[in-house]
Amino acid sequence: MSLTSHSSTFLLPNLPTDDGPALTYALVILNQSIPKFTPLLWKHAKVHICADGGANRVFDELPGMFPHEEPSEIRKRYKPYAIKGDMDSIRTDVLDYYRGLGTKIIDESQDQDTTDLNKCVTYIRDSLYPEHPNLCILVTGALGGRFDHEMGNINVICCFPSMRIILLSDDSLIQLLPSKHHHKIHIDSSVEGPHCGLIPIGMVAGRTSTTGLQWNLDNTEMRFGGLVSTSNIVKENIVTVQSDSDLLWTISIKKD
Ligand SMILES: Nc1ncnc2c1ncn2[C@@H]1O[C@H](COP(=O)(O)OP(=O)(O)OP(=O)(O)O)[C@@H](O)[C@H]1O
Ligand SMILES: Cc1ncc(C[n+]2csc(CCO)c2C)c(N)n1
Repeated sequence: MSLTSHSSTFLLPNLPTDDGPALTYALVILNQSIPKFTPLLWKHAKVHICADGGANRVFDELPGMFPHEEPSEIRKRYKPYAIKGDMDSIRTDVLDYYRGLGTKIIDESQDQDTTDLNKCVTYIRDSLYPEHPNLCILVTGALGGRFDHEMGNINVICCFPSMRIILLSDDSLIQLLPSKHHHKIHIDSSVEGPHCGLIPIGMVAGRTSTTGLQWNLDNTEMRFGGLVSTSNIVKENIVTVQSDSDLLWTISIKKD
């Protein structure tokens, strides 16, 4: 069984250079309050995509993060490469503004069966980075807010189990740990933890084993309606997880 490593170094000011094969980051901004560390993610990402109304958030909220600079300068510096979605939430003034700056506008209003996040992930995978094994998609504004949207966002990471996709809010991150790998999660306690969880999704997880947690699992069954590992605590710098089912890994993000 192959071992996959994970780390949240994208939350650090500088990406490490000696940390195994470098990941290529793509940033997707959803239509929710932009987390405070968004400028950092933007710096680390090679491409920046807004999901429909996510463009309103970049336009409205990013200038406020740089109170001593001109809003127009900030808006030009933080120009999305593309805006994709069903375009029912982006404001006309925002659409016109970014179109004028040269942002690609991809209107998929005909598709009312997949979410804007799904459309953005498909675009990044198929049109921007086909067959890129070291791609990692960071998604801001994915958690908190409307529960149907949150579940839709979690469903997207389950729709693309072979892709690295990380859902972020100011408070926590979520990613999928596919069962076909064993997982080694490097914890950077300066930016994340100690609260964490391992959550089965969609089915019973028959056997899961972990190390590095306060309440480790030892070939333990988890299911909704029974045991689900929430309010767990990271105890070591490395957490390992192996399971016969795909699991969600979540860890708290520290406020500085
Ligand atoms: N309150 C929220 N909580 C979590 N994610 C959200 C929230 N609002 C929007 N999103 C995410 O941002 C994406 C773009 O938001 P937008 O408001 O443009 O969606 P939408 O398709 O118009 O949604 P709806 O028509 O259901 O209101 C959504 O697909 C969703 O992934
Ligand atoms: C069974 C079912 N439930 C809900 C929707 C609605 N829906 C799901 S994704 C989406 C696009 C949002 O931008 C919309 C409108 C559907 N099509 N099918």
